[in-house]
Amino acid sequence: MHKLEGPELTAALAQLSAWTFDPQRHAIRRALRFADFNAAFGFMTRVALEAERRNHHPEWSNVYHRVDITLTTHDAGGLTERDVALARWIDAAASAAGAEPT
Ligand SMILES: C[C@H](O)[C@H](O)[C@H]1CNC2=NC(N)=NC(=O)C2=N1
Repeated sequence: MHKLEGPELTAALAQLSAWTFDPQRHAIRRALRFADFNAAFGFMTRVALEAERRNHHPEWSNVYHRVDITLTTHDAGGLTERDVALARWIDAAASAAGAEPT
């Protein structure tokens, strides 16, 4: 799994419009807001189980109805296809859980 750079990175980011690239961490971030804590934590539970299936885990924090997620690949020292794929999975799960557009 290699770190995405140059045109590969640009192409990946173009598909992830809800995410912000952090050049410092070579990571992508997304802030999510749900109806309430129950919805937020239910979403986190589903993401956690999928992360375990993929052996690829988010860095995240939760305050009541908000979930902030950072994705990067520690083993590669930056963003890889694993992050892109998990971000797309997260986008679908967030929509299904009624996440509000931020
Ligand atoms: C041994 C290594 O920690 C594992 O292969 C997995 C666990 N989950 C992981 N998650 C993330 N985000 N990056 C990794 O490099 C990673 N490695």
